[in-house]
Amino acid sequence: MVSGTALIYDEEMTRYRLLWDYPVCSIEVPERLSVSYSELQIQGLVERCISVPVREATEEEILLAHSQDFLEAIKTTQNMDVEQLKAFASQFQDVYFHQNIYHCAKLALGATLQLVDAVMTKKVRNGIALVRPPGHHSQHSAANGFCIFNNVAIAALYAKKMFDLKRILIVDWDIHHGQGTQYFFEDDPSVLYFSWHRYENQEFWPNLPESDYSTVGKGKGAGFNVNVPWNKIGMQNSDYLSVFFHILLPMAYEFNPELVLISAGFDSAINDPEGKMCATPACFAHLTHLLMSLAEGKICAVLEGGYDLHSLSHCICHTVKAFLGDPVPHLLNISSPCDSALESIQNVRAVHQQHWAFLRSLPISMKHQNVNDDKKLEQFCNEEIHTSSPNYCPLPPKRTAVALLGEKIELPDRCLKINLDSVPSDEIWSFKDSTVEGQKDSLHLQKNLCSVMMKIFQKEVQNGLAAVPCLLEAIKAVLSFCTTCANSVSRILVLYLGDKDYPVSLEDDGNLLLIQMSTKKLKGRESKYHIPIFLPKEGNNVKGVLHALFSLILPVAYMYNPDLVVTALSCQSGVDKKILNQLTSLLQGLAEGQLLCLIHDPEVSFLEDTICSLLGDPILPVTDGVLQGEAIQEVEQQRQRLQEQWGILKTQVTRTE
Ligand SMILES: COCC(O)(O)CCCCCNCCCN
Ligand SMILES: [Zn+2]
Repeated sequence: MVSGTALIYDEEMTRYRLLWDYPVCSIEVPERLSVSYSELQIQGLVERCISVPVREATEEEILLAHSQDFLEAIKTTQNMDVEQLKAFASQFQDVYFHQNIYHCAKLALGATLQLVDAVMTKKVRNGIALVRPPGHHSQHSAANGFCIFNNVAIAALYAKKMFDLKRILIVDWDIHHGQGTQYFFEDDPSVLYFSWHRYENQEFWPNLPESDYSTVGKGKGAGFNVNVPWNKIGMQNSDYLSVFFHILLPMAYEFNPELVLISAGFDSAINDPEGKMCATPACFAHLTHLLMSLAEGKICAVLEGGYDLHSLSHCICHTVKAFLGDPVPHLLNISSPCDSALESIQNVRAVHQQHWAFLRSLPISMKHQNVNDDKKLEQFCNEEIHTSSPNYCPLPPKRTAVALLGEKIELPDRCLKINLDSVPSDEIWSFKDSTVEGQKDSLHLQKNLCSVMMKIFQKEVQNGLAAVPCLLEAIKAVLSFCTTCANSVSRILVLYLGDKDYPVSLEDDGNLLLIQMSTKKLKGRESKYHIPIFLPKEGNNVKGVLHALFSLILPVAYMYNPDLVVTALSCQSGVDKKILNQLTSLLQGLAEGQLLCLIHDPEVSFLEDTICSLLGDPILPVTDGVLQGEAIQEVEQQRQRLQEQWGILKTQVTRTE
């Protein structure tokens, strides 16, 4: 099983800087790399990564994207004096040169390609290249916006050529539009380019009409260019997550990339002078985590922008920790996106409706800019930036406790096997109201469950799995255990996949959020904290689970922010096992990864797959046209009904007046 996170950095790339007075370029300083690298060291992350050396890119590699004339011109900067460098720079926009920048640009590109090689040849699972000069603004024959060679665009062209890839996803979360990258792939359906960027209705740099949501790609590439403009500053975690849930993730799963490249600019984080946004560094751990179940985990993050050294270095650490499979931190106060973000989300979904199955059957209308748009509000971030930079991050706990009912499977040594005789009797809790039939089973069940949960709450493991004779009884046992002895757990999310009516009278006090996916219409009353999701069966296959996951379950779960997640799955549910594994993986973004999987009459293969998901191993992609028409209608109606109570579900501006 492929593991390991590459960290590619060389201090040679700090050896160029701005040599004259040029204010717009003054923020692009060498310390961006050195401070970030030292923070990685302070947090003990450098030694946990696999260090891959940089190399110089070859001319042939540069010419994959750039013209010979452009390359020859850049070469001449090596022997220029400051006045000549300044004159040379004046032919381009917002970019400076230095005698050593050509060398560094070859190293930045070489580092990026080393990362692609390491991931594609399975030396590592994922990784990050800390490079400068960045790349996403540079074009066939033009440097632009601090960029010389387009590192990520060339990485995509290189990966297609060297590894014969047919589908590559580029996620550009830098706060500037990577117009350079967009130009390279505008008519290319094999590269899905996604970018969000500060736009302010074309008032923000690079002030291009083609950066708006209406640019969707050309010819065969139509639908494979996705621009999400931020028309106001001050965007927060909720805005970013909403775009992932309601636009990027469904598209990415439908596209099913073989490789994910991240143009990882962190000027989209809080306190950045360019972005002026409010998303916290911890948010980037979640953005990374949410992408890691694609392409069997093959992800290459390449640094683009990021100019507040404190914010930048913490964002990079959060990204690396997510790559390493560490528990991702709670995100607080997730709620409805702001109206401006909703407007952008609505418009992006509307223009892409004809290109993507998950959108095609939805009633989406464009929201044209109301001309008297209220003036830009200088939104300030009210929440303090929680960068508790611990001196040394303790290594995360052993991953998974497994309690089986006698199934004979080979457990990886990263698992903690729970069996009856190993559970000290004092750990056995007699549940007040447990009514599990048959004393033997109930005792066995209770012992297994509470020992797994004890391990989770004592932080001996991160998550756990228990095979159970009856899902509903097991859920009740878990809930009663938590109320009895886990007072640190105040909110439990239960995701129950099954047709039985859940018996418990659901007092809506918010301690329990029950989401039940079922193939029959449940008569149980729907309430804020009891969400039945009807998923029609086609043959014996249940469709629409992934759509429900992105447009309902994950958004509500993030807003609920549970302390523990419990999934209760049955193998007979008719849900594609690969989809259940995706669900198990993605839900680990909640509750700092404290997840308990209850499985009814498990098949061995499904047990093994679920354990792999819990251990954070790469999981297989979902390939069968994941998002189905009819099922989408049901989920869509449910989303409409719930969006008033769960604002993160909104995808359109709901004008009250
Ligand atoms: C890949 O480059 C990373 C980057 O996107 O952050 C570069 C931004 C260039 C910003 C150019 N001047 C902006 C003036 C308006 N304040
Ligand atoms: Zn940027």
